[in-house]
Amino acid sequence: MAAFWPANAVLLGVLVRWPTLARPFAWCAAAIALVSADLLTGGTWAKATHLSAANLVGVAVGYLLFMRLSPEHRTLRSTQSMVYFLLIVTLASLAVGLAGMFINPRLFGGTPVSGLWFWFTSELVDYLVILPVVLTMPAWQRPRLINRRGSVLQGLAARQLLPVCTLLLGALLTKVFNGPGAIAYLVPGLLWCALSYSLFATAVLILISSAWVLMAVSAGQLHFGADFSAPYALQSFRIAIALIVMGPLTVATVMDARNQLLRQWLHAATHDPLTDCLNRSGFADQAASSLSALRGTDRPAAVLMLDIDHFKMVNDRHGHAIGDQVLAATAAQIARSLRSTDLLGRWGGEEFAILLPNCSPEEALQVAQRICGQCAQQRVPLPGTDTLGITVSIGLASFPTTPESLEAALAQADEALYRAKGQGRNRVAVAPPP
Ligand SMILES: Nc1nc2c(ncn2[C@@H]2O[C@H](COP(=O)(O)OP(=O)(O)OP(=O)(O)O)[C@@H](O)[C@H]2O)c(=O)[nH]1
Repeated sequence: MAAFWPANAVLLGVLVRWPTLARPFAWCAAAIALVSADLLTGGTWAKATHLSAANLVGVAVGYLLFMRLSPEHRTLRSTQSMVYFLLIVTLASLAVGLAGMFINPRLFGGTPVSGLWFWFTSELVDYLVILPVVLTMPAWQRPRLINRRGSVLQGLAARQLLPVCTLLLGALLTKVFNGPGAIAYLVPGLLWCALSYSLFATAVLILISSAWVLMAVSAGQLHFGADFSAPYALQSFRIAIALIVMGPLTVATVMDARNQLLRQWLHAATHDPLTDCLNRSGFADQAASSLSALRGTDRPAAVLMLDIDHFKMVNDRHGHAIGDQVLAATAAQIARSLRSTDLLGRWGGEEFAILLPNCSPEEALQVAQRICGQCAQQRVPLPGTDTLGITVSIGLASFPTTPESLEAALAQADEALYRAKGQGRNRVAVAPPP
């Protein structure tokens, strides 16, 4: 286990990730667990207490420093996070190294410098390879490995496996051509994984690769042409591992921050900021691709145009801020009546467009009437205790088979909406079949 001691890094990661656990009871439990582990593996009482105290010093330094960072940096979600991460794990490892400087001569008969260097390097590599896994671990979700076709790997394109295959090839080359440079054979695979997979997946692959190398060296299966019994050779090797994993880890962090930015940018480009439903171009694009996917199957579809009645009066009487609240509340109300496959977009002003793919004319009429009724029942709070009610008019164009053109379908629904307004509002008007 001396080759790889995950307890400190796991403990630090858990406390940083879930700070509510960092109560005195948890620290005492961790101390008891560390001492017990040392005693059970044959350590004396003096060794167990000194080693556990040193381990906890590192965890405490790391915890106090990590808690000074924002949650975004703590979970390595920003481009600069790796800089803070490296600084903190270096200082935490240094704290353990200083404890080692004190303990090594007293318990193991070594020199203070070798104690400092040995403990610092071991701790640094353990923190660097284990902590990112705990810090970036996604929130627990019920795994859905088996899909409808019963294949675990369906949807996983073969080319998505290429980065991990390259990593395996690197590991094979390291094993077969076990020379001084062989440790770097893992780097291309790890970098490709960092560019292709999530931050967490990359962190897991880095952990597996590093743990394999460290344990194989300890077991004498890998030697890289080096004499690891020479003074400081093993420590120098551990530092090399720590420095090598920094590269892919930094790339994965930057990629994660970049992907998050791209998602935010895409959302801003396709969504309306007031109602958070699709904007006009976002709706037009997604509705067109949804219809073209449906066209092959020739399933039914329906398009709705919805307009809030006398909305100008709402603005004139209550002001634009209340008008905005009505718009947002109406969009949320409509969204609650739709299925996840339906599309809702703000077409402009107080007008919304809806696409109901795979929906028969009868079902579409029911949906439109339900939306109309629910909007009429909704009350928007006004300052004070008053509330405000609105109604909507809806034009519905239904198609027993997928329509050829979205624009033509929307125009038909718009004509029907015009009739609904003319017939007195707060109603659904159905476009005549084409
Ligand atoms: N508060 C607010 N008002 C908006 C927004 N976009 C458009 N409007 C207002 O919506 C109103 C639309 O008015 P009209 O087109 O005359 O329609 P209407 O009063 O709803 O009447 P009918 O549609 O005939 O029932 C205008 O007063 C616009 O200023 C917005 O984002 N926020």
